[in-house]
Amino acid sequence: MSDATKEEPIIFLDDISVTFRTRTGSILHPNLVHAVQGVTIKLMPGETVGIVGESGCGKSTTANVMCGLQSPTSGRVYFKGTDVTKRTADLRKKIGRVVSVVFQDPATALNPRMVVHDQLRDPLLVHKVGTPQEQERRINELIELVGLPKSALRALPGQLSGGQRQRVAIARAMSLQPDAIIADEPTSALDVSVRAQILNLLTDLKRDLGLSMIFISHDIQTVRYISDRIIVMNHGQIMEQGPAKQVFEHPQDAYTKTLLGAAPSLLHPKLGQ
Ligand SMILES: Nc1ncnc2c1ncn2[C@@H]1O[C@H](COP(=O)(O)OP(=O)(O)OP(=O)(O)O)[C@@H](O)[C@H]1O
Repeated sequence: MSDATKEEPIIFLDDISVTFRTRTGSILHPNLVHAVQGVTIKLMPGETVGIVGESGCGKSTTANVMCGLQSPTSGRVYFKGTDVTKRTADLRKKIGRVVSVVFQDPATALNPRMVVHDQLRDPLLVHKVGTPQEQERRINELIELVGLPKSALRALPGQLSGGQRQRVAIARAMSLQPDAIIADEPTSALDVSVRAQILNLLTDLKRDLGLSMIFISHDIQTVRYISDRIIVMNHGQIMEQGPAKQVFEHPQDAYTKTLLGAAPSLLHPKLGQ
């Protein structure tokens, strides 16, 4: 691998903006919401970038652009140097193998009528990865990777706890060995006692597999715990970004200072230190 390839961002959002038309306007006078405005983000290999900001600041819209659920109104999106702004069928296939998403509520990612084994096999079948034996091996590896017993493979999502379901959703997101995971508020729907376990699992995956991650949360303490670099958003714009330690210890922007001042740790006390 050349140095140039090594340094290529896994994800590069180049000056993206997203504007929504709301239903309340008319054709001549549309009401526009500038959800994201001129945002540039690079996710480098092995790096975890945290995006933090209050509800409505544009975090999820940014995440949706990254994973292809939302097209930007302007700007470009690159995955490992390939321009994927316009998602053709071919590109969509490639995208699925570069970036995977973990959502806040695992129930949205999992089929309630399918046992865990089949949910983990699904992406392998769709992307035609491996022989049936290799797929079985991979399914067993995945369930072990996320710290669940093999018996969980026979369970339906409804028979598992919220934390266990999020582990299955993470296993599914890892099935195609993506370069990066986008985790959009992955712990917000979970009990406080389980949040730390899921954060630790994500930290282990990042350390052991060299996974890159975009971690999105409204809770700055959670973002601090997991991120190498932090991006603070407000009103669709980036207010401040830098290494996690720097943003925490020497915040430059007034909004970041407010967020830090207003943030009681929502985590397990051990993680809030
Ligand atoms: N499909 C849409 N149509 C119109 N407006 C939208 C749409 N999606 C998001 N918005 C608006 O865009 C802005 C940014 O929303 P977004 O969901 O990205 O923020 P967020 O920081 O992720 O908030 P939350 O944590 O509450 O999801 C908000 O004002 C929101 O109301």
